[in-house]
Amino acid sequence: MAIAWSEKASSMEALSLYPPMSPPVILTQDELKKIAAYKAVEFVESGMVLGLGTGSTAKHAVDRIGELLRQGKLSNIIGIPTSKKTQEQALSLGIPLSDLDNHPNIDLAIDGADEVDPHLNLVKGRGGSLLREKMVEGACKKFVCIVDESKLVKYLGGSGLAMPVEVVPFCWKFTANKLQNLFEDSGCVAKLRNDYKGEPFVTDNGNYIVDLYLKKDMGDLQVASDAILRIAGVVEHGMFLDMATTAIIAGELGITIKNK
Ligand SMILES: O=C(CO)[C@H](O)[C@H](O)COP(=O)(O)O
Repeated sequence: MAIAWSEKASSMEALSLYPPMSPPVILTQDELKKIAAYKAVEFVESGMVLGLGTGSTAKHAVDRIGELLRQGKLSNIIGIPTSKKTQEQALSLGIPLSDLDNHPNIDLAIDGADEVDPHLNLVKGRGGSLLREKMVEGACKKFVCIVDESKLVKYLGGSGLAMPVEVVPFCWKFTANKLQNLFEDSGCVAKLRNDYKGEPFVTDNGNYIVDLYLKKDMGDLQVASDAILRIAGVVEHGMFLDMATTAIIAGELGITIKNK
């Protein structure tokens, strides 16, 4: 995806390019992700316990936090990673880490999303880390969601892409069928997610992911969420309802910050 911005600039400079000036320039989706991520890191203060998200957008935020620590512009940060991958990244950057057992109250989490609806409800987990993300982001005072504008949808599932559900491997087909039947009226197709070798994708928690593809909205999201969680075999789903306190959206006209 390419987006016109006012002039070619580094991502940090681009933060100050609103309102746009001419001539327009094209920023890539990854540059937009970086802009949203850097903007979110402006909310980070020394001494904070931080939830560290997972995915290509959150990666930029973690890199930036590492950079500011190295430069001495931030100190006494404790990071709570939402995946093994983010844990590795944070360790390589020298970010001190802990976990929810030792730090059950988190000041701020910064993470990407696959879909953001007008009420800041999210779909997450296309990267496969939805369970740890939901645990960490559920323990935060503030959860800043960072996206490029391609992630905005009218309703959850509206992108036509996957709505992930983490399930136990035991008889996953049984669980997948239950999920598909639950959303039959929305034209739901449930598929097991495979890795690049064609083997079932295994989450950090040793589970599988069943991706739901929907043709229509799911109706009342809270009702849908409760119904999914009542299926034995389901561990967690990727709908993050009423969890994000802020969304930072980088797009064609600059940055939009939406608060709950
Ligand atoms: O939920 C996630 C991982 O489980 C990611 O935040 C989500 O998939 C967005 O990823 P990206 O920033 O790479 O577009």
